[in-house]
Amino acid sequence: MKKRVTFDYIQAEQFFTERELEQMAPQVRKAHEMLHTGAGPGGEYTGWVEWPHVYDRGEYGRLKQVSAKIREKADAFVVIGVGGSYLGARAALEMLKPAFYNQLPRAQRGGPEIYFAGHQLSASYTAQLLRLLQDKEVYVNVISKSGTTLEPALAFRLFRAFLEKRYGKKEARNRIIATTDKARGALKQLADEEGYETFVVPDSIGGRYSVLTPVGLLPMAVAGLDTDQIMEGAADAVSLCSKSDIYANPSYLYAALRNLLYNKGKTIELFVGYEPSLLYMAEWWKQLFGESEGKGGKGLFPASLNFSTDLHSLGQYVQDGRRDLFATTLWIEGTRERVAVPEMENDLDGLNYLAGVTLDEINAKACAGAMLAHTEGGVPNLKVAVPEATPYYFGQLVYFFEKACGISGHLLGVNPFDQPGVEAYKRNMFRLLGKPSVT
Ligand SMILES: O=P(O)(O)OC[C@H]1O[C@](O)(CO)[C@@H](O)[C@@H]1O
Repeated sequence: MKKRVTFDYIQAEQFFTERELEQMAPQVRKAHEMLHTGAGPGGEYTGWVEWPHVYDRGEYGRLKQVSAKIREKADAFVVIGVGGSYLGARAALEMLKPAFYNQLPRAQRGGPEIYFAGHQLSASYTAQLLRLLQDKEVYVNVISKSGTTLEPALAFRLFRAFLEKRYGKKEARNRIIATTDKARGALKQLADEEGYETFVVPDSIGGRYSVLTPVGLLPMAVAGLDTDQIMEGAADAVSLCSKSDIYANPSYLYAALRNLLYNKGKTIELFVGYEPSLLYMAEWWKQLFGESEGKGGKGLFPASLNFSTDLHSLGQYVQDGRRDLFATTLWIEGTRERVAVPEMENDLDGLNYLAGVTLDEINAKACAGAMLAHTEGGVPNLKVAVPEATPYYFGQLVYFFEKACGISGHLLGVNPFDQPGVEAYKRNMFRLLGKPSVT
């Protein structure tokens, strides 16, 4: 039987009273009303709330056909996008595919190598990726909701030129898939003129909430992930996170607690994972919460740590530095790999006491030890857990955090669905670049 994402706050209880938490309940109910009726700020961008039930099955079927073709024909698949237009897919791939996926033999992978581009402006990265692709069969998915973001637009220009030079204009068109707005933007116009296969980013879903749309689903399907399971997990999380009562809805309880802790001066939230495969889940989570909440001089600062690695770098700060932190650990109950410590004849490293114990068991003790130490050091610890890293639980997790974020933003009193602050650097950059018509 399928289990559920669980949330516990046992190691944060000493930092607030039950009464204080209860007092959050009416605000959460109000936030729930605002989110579900669309009456709150940004209500026009709440299409993701029911999305796992209402997504376009016809488009989804086409997406699976396109991905099957790419899996068969491509050696390399390049996903071009930035922010919400790449982080969700990358989080899924890192969490769910083998750690050394691109290095595996083709037969074992069953599909193309996958690369990301257009998420930065690095000449070295871009040039080296283009060289790497020189002798491979390449397909490109360019993803941009607005269709005008500089980083992916520049990368697409370069990769399009690469494909056109390599295959000619006509064949290049068959190898480009554009995921963008259904009607607006430069990318949509280009896609229509060139006749690219296109998928739609729905109007009512902002970039950072778009992982369960074709934005995330096409790259995931090309990587061979079971997207049916991802959508099923998300749909089950819609029910799990549907009640307005904080005690009956784990994502609302999480949202309430992070606001309660924030109001007590714990203004930095550390997302902690104990698997390197969660590094991009953390990046996705940071954009989701950072872009949703950091506005109007308010908002928790979302940071991330990868333990036990970072226990040996930032662990000192967490234990002993400024006490404005709390941690939210994402814990995966079990991995499919069983790695046991071998017994050695001459126990010179003194580790025979661990002989037969698995790395998973040791990692769990590192987690328990760190959570206890940090709690004692004044850092409240929240914990989100899933039974295993599977597509189904990825779908649940994504929706759990999205719902918590929407509610949390309303609790904070901001519009959780806009990002006006991002424009400031763009204006400066465009002015410095001499873009026509920048004021
Ligand atoms: O999909 P687009 O429109 O290229 O945007 C990419 C990212 O850039 C931002 O718009 C910020 O500039 C994010 O909100 C978004 O996820």
